[in-house]
Amino acid sequence: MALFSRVSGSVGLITLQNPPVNALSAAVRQGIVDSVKRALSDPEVKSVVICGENGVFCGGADIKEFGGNMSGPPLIPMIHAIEAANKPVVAAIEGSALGGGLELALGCHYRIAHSKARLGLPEVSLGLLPAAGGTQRLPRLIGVPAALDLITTGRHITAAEALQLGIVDQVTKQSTVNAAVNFALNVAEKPLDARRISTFPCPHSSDLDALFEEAMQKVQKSARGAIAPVACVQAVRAAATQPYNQGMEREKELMATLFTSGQARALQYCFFAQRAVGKWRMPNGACWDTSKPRPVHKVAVIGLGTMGRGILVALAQTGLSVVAVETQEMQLMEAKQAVSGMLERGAKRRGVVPTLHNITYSQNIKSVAEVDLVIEAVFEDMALKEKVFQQLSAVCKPGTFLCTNTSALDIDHLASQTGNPELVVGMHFFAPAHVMKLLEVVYGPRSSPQAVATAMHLGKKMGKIGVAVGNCRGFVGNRMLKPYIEQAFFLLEEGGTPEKIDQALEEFGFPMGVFKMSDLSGLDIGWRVRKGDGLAESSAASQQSPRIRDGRRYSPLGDLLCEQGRFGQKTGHGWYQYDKPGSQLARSDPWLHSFLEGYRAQHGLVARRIDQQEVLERCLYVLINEGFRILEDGIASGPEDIDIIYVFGYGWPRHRGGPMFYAGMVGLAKVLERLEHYHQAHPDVPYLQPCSLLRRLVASGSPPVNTWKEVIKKVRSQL
Ligand SMILES: CCCCCCC/C=C/C(=O)SCCNC(=O)CCNC(=O)[C@H](O)C(C)(C)COP(=O)(O)OP(=O)(O)OC[C@H]1O[C@@H](n2cnc3c(N)ncnc32)[C@H](O)[C@@H]1OP(=O)(O)O
Repeated sequence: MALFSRVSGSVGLITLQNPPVNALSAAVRQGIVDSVKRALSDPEVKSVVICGENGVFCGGADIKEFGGNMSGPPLIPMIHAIEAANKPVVAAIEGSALGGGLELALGCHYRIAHSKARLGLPEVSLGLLPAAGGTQRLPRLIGVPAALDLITTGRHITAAEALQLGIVDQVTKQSTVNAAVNFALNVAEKPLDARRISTFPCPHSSDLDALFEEAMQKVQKSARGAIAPVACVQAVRAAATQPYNQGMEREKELMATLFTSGQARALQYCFFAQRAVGKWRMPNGACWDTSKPRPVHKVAVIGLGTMGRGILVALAQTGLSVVAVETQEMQLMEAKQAVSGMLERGAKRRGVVPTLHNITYSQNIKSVAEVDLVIEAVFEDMALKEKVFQQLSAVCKPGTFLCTNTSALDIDHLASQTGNPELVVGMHFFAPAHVMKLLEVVYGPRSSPQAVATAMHLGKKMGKIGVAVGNCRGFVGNRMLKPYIEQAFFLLEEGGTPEKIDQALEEFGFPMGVFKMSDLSGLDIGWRVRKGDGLAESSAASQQSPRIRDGRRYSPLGDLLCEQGRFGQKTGHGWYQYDKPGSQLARSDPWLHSFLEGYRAQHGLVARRIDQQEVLERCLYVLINEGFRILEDGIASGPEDIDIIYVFGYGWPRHRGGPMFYAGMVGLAKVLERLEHYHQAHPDVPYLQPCSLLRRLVASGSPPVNTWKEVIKKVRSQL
């Protein structure tokens, strides 16, 4: 809806009303069309202001409408009618003017923004382009390079940047609507010909071809197979090279391709999934809207290795007061220097003052006595963490939440080391912890809903996307990674190479394949875990066949590399070779290839050609299968949780929506059929055996992903 009123005698005020972000739903568009007609036909009205209710101009087209039949007045003619009006129209931008919201503002003759407003054309992140004239008007207003940057990245900009670029005419710190109304009174009689952006010539640089070639290369490199950024460049090119009307035709044509694409569906699913995970629910029914977080003013970080430093930086940047404890003096000195550097660089990038004074460093764990919440980030070793939790339980004031940053260890066991297990949760950060957005908040059977709510709230403050998950080995992300890596090892045994397997995964859209990722994180990490589990015994010591453990197929390849001291990037050798320890550029390693040949010969394995399809099916479907098991076990409350974890923590290409969404796109019946096929071929690999939830979903007609929760509820109630 939109409300029309007359203010200051002669200004028609149109207020968009669609909380919370005044998205341009059919009703809002109808309201705007009707109000504009009314304003233009009322002789008392000399100029018009468009604003949004509740301090938000407009969050853009209503994304929920994209999934169904669109009804109501279309956006493009509506914006054209505003631009063509013979009375000045001023946009009063508060809060956000995004996507269709900014395109609406660009159709107005003037734009006044509040200093705290954010503007942008984020359609690309939804798999679309600004198809309400945004790709044609913005380059005409601010030039091709700046428009390309905003449209292909979708980044939100401040009012100050918008003023500098020439997107807005004025920025105010006062009431934006009052400023816009005064502005409208002043321009009421002014001619409008020079204010209609669609009539502007597009400012040209000398070498358009080179400019667009460079832009195309840039988006293709960063898009990893996403089609929208490429279409955005093509649409802006049309603005630069064709008259406005033809450019609009091109915009429409490109949008038509994107609009119905699987990528747009995946990206829009991710948009809502990202918001859905904030509405967490525990199996006991406790959830986000009934469990309130406790205020946290002072936090402690224990252990200042790589993870602890990243967590400390992210905490300090929130403005919270932090006590940082590291018992090793040398490590403490190094950490202090590193953290200060990280905070200074981060502050410089964001144009703010570094928050160094928020941190108190100490070597004594007793200095955490007065904090409200502790994040323990010591080395991933249960005995060490047990000791720290026992100490924390003794020194912290009553009620302090105790969180552990672990990637796999048992939260409930750690909770049992304390006097108040209900105060214990896992906070699994991803490296580098001050950069990566994902946070798994892990609740054990005794964690209180308030502890979960507080950790989720703190995570949000730190700029993280928190996903609340249950306690099991590896939680969600790493539990699913295990069968994925296992399949990659098996594929090597059967004839694959790290290069070919990584290439298949990178072409799918991962930033790096499984072997490059393994080299980056360090092969010794998995080796330590396998040794702890009694799997990575040296073949001489082992009583069993080197390729079987407990009757299951096992690949000792990773262990054998570690025995050679090949730990990945840090040692200069792993699945690839590197120029020197610490280098990042992976190069094919002839040693590894002859090692694989020798290994296959030793074990009587005959190498066969493995194509890209098999790599993807075996690595991805086995991971998806484990995702279904996680849903069945109630470790994740819905597919959205798993998908957000994979998109934000494991590099799953966002335009493929996350593993569970992707399974739906491929077709659950096909995933099931291929798993059955591979399980038949490899009956000694239990991870390939299709999970019963997958079978149930296929049997119930493969319902869409957003209805799985209902099926899962039914399955669980029958157990
Ligand atoms: C052939 C058709 C041609 C049509 C031409 C189309 C051209 C234009 C396309 C577009 O405009 S696409 C939309 C572009 N806009 C965006 O991408 C903005 C999306 N929203 C946001 O970034 C944020 O919501 C915000 C506006 C910055 C506000 O952030 P905040 O943190 O304050 O709130 P959220 O939790 O994110 O959102 C609250 C609530 O609102 C829902 N929502 C937000 N934006 C939209 C939207 N554009 N459409 C529908 N719903 C929206 C969001 O899902 C949340 O809902 P709940 O979780 O509370 O249910």
